[in-house]
Amino acid sequence: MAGPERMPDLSRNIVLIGPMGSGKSTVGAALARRMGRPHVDTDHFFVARHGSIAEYFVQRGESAFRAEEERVVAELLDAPRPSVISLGGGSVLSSRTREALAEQLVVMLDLTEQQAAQRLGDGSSRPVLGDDPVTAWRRIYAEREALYRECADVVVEPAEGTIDERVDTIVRALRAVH
Ligand SMILES: Nc1ncnc2c1ncn2[C@@H]1O[C@H](COP(=O)(O)OP(=O)(O)O)[C@@H](O)[C@H]1O
Ligand SMILES: O=C(O)C1=C[C@@H](OP(=O)(O)O)[C@@H](O)[C@H](O)C1
Ligand SMILES: [Mg+2]
Repeated sequence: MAGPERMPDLSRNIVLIGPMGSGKSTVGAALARRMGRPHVDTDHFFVARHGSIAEYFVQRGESAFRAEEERVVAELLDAPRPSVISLGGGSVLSSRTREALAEQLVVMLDLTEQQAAQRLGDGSSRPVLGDDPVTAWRRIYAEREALYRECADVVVEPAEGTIDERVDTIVRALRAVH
């Protein structure tokens, strides 16, 4: 009979990065529950502080969003106890954030373009996707893929399956690096 699931013994935050729709927010929440850690979603924190991201883009523009995103991420990476932290997909554009990620245990979640097309809907909550979400997603993926890989200690390849199965895969991958 299988014993209780052995959790990776980690004193650092586990930080999820990757393209829009890869499950950073949803899978991150489930991973945190599984590991008995707090879950922090930097976008949720941004919204609590500033209101909707789409509205912020309209009022202030993308570069103001990126500057504030960088501040929020720095604040939250300094979590008081080891947490699961889901970043927004564009966080890795910041060199300051990439430097901070070098101190963290970073997991890149990947997905296929077909999965993105199913998951992003009309893209209206993600202003960088504009009015042709799949084409924009493909271009943004190509622009950022190398940054995600450079920051990641673990890359979780695209796969079909439930959110819980994604959590299983991450826990296994973390055990392999620890
Ligand atoms: N493994 C999965 N299987 C099915 N749906 C998923 C899976 N991972 C994420 N989703 C769904 O895809 C959508 C986008 O996920 P989300 O966690 O917001 O991604 P991200 O934060 O990386 O942009 C959500 O509706 C979520 O429920
Ligand atoms: O990739 C991006 O530039 C963005 C991704 C979004 O987060 P998710 O990756 O959680 O969708 C959110 O931060 C914002 O809409 C911009
Ligand atoms: Mg998210």
